[in-house]
Amino acid sequence: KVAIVTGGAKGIGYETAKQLSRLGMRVIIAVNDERSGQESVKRIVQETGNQKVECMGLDLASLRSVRQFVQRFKAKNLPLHVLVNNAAVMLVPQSSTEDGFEEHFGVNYLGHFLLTYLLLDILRQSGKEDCNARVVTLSSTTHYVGELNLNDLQSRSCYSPHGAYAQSKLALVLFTYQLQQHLTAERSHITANAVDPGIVNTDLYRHTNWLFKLCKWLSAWLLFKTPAQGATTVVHAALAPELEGVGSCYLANGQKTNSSDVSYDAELQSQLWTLSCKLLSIPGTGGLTSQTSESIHPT
Ligand SMILES: NC(=O)c1ccc[n+]([C@@H]2O[C@H](COP(=O)([O-])OP(=O)(O)OC[C@H]3O[C@@H](n4cnc5c(N)ncnc54)[C@H](O)[C@@H]3O)[C@@H](O)[C@H]2O)c1
Repeated sequence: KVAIVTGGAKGIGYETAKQLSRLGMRVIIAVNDERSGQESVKRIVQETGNQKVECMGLDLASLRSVRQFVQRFKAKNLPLHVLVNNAAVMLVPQSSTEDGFEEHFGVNYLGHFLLTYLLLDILRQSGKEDCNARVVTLSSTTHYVGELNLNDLQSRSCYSPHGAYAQSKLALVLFTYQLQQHLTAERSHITANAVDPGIVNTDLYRHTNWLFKLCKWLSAWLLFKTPAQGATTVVHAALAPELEGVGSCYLANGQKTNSSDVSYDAELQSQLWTLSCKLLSIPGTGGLTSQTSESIHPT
């Protein structure tokens, strides 16, 4: 079985890649820093004994890089059973990706949208009726306070790092539900779920202020999960037998739970999907059958 983990060189992504390797999967960690990626691969191989771990360059802040990554992956002629959309930036000062998108929206959301979209044909070929391919996308509790402004997705009128991060994490939940709707409609053997890893002690917090950093330093051992603990729900979403064929879930602490009310808004899911395809200059349904208007909501 083959998995791709974006941002797999450190933090939750690294631990996810390690746990998947330990379970015998062939793992490709997709990294924007190839040197630290190679070091992470070395460590995973040493610790798990699994030689089938490698890293490949991927900068989610560049749509060109996303396309090149997919081309290079396709050239390997490998199947793909698990795609973990893990990489992210948080609270970065206002900046833009290579393609002019606001950094959180571009890296966390649009980069992963395009990556998933371009890998769908391989996921389709790799998923089987009794063993679906899985797309696991990292969101966050922060999405509950996220607001999606369809008229200003790039936060041009008013930029707040917290607002931009929360928006990107809400967008990823909306994306997951809409993707599953397309996949169900076309009867492909792929499922899509979103995961909240909890509050985890990683470098993600490097752009927080000194007071937060001090509090984190004092209380991390008590209040924060370790990256390995944070990765458990991700691995659960990627491999758990009880999630076979199950999509459109929001998973936290290893369990299905409700995401924010707004994330179940079918109209918003569809509008965001259409707008994203426009921004990425890709066809609206991209080989997926046309969408239905039915809302995705947990039963
Ligand atoms: N740490 C937490 O408390 C927490 C809480 C909720 C959700 N999350 C989510 O978990 C995921 C992993 O975060 P983490 O805590 O391990 O953070 P981290 O900062 O340790 O790791 C983030 C990874 O993303 C990669 N990355 C950043 N920009 C990239 C780009 N342009 N292209 C490719 N890769 C890029 C980084 O290199 C790094 O490997 C993120 O999606 C984050 O939003 C984390």
